[in-house]
Amino acid sequence: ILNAVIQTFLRPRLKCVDGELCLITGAGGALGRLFALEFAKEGADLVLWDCNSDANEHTARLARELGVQVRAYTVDLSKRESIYEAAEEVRADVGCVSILVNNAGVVAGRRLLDCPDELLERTLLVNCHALFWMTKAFLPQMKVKNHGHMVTVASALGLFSTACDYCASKFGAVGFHESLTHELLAENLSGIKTTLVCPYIVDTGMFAGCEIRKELRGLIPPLEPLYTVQQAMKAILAEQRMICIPRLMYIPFLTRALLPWEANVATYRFMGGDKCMLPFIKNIEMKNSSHVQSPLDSSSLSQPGLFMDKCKDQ
Ligand SMILES: NC(=O)C1=CN([C@@H]2O[C@H](COP(=O)(O)OP(=O)(O)OC[C@H]3O[C@@H](n4cnc5c(N)ncnc54)[C@H](OP(=O)(O)O)[C@@H]3O)[C@@H](O)[C@H]2O)C=CC1
Ligand SMILES: CC1=C(/C=C/C(C)=C/C=C/C(C)=C/C=O)C(C)(C)CCC1
Repeated sequence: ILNAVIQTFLRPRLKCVDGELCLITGAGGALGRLFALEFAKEGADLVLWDCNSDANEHTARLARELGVQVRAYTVDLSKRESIYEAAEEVRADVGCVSILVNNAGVVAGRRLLDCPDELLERTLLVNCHALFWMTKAFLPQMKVKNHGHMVTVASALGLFSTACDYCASKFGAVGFHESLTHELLAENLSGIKTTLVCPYIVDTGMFAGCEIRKELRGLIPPLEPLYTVQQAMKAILAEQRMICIPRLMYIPFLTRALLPWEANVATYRFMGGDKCMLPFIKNIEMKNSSHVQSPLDSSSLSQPGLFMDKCKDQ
């Protein structure tokens, strides 16, 4: 405890990542691109993974302008084999990755019973399962040198929850990060660091519409993407184990554990945390409503709620 208190007041020493090989997943997305550019500014060579080839290539071009070596790979993180194959390619092309930023993430953004099974499954595969396969693919090389850094971009919603498919996957990511950290410590692999990043809403569009009670929005506004990544970078370079962005998010994390369930529910209701996803879901529904589906096309079979409604209609 004393150590933690002292560290809070000391200016942390930031490590140098010049010449390290850093792999970032979801590098075509908002935060992934910013992570890539921040690591490039620090002199790290980059391996960029995303399922969106164009967006990933765009990030690669921007990073190359900063003078580092960059390779972009199109990978579907929801498929274990795709991860293992791409990892083999990376090893053959550029060698050992020493910093892994597991940043890619998805959200279905539907009410549970309206959500196609495939979308729910994808949330868990990309946000949680992929962390296992990425670790199995890249940790062995780090272990050989007892040198590396595993970064997990989870979420504040991995520490406390609201009604959303995404929370379970991010709780899984937090649990995975913690157990990996314990495993490394138990094996005395102190040269391999881990950092857990838990941001609140970031203004990237991923959660467009998600909002808390109007009167409190000024107190906890959505985060700027660049600020979020810069704070996360500081934590990574300081080899900090965990960061909540903003720091205010440590409070619901702690109260979730300390207060009775009903007290948490009352607080969430008061702050608008209980229904924060509803306008976001409405946004998605509006976007999808233009997409007309035939009553019994194959994808509707995996949506029990919808399927039952359609049976009733017929
Ligand atoms: N935005 C927010 O409010 C917050 C985000 N986070 C987390 O931060 C991380 C980055 O979020 P953000 O930058 O906002 O999101 P973006 O949607 O902008 O970026 C995510 C990237 O991951 C890619 N991706 C999605 N699925 C796969 C897949 N199966 N295989 C490979 N790549 C995939 C996306 O491609 P495509 O665009 O084609 O789907 C996209 O390029 C995520 O883990 C998210 O959960 C945490 C807290 C808050
Ligand atoms: C639930 C809840 C809150 C709202 C949290 C929200 C709205 C989080 C959104 C996070 C996102 C979108 C993360 C993405 O990864 C408050 C008001 C802090 C109070 C405590 C309970």
